[in-house]
Amino acid sequence: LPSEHRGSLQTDQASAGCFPLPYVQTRIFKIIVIGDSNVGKTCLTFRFCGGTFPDKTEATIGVDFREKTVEIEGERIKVQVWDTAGQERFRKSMVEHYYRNVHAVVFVYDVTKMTSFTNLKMWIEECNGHAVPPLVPKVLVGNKCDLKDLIQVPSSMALKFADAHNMLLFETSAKDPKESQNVESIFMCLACRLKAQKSLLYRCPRPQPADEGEA
Ligand SMILES: Nc1nc2c(ncn2[C@@H]2O[C@H](COP(=O)(O)OP(=O)(O)OP(=O)(O)O)[C@@H](O)[C@H]2O)c(=O)[nH]1
Repeated sequence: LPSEHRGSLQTDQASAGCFPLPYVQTRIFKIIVIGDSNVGKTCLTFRFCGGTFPDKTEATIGVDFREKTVEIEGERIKVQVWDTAGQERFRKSMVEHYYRNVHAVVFVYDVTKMTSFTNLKMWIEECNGHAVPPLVPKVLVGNKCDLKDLIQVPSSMALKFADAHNMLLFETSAKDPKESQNVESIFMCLACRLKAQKSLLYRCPRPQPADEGEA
């Protein structure tokens, strides 16, 4: 069985009276990935959830979900990554759903495109405008670091911005396989912080059918 299904199998067997197993429920952390179109949000989520860099990507329409089950200090946790659309025309009907019950936010810019960095202010405003609680952890990711000769956003500038907004900064590349550990760290760092917030409810933030219909 894929690891994602083990928790529910135990639950089903226990309720059917087959085995006196304890009720095991996997916590789900909803992490949304936000930023301009083309900065590499889809590629970063692919790298984290599937371990690969996709040969070809299309602009995300609405939202795509990817999941990965991780183990932190003996607890199995499902990290549910919401890969959101960067293009306004593909996101406008979905924005409310992105931010609803979100547990953590990843803001992404492209280190080779200054406008994607200056637009971060706008993305942060949108996030704040959706009443995301201040305690929801947020991180900043500068992607495409493999394109060394094309870098427009100096690390020092990004670090200053991250500090001013109380965020950790990760500079990485979804493309470079040598950076895959660094991509993993982005999501694992958030998952560890969320695990430490013991008050998080055991509930699934998957969209309701009505939500999906609006996509
Ligand atoms: N060189 C390089 N190219 C990358 C990297 N990450 C993504 N790309 C390329 O950037 C382009 C856009 O990547 P996507 O992941 O589709 O971008 P996105 O942010 O999801 O775009 P939207 O869905 O429109 O919001 C693709 O051609 C990718 O191959 C990276 O780390 N390095």
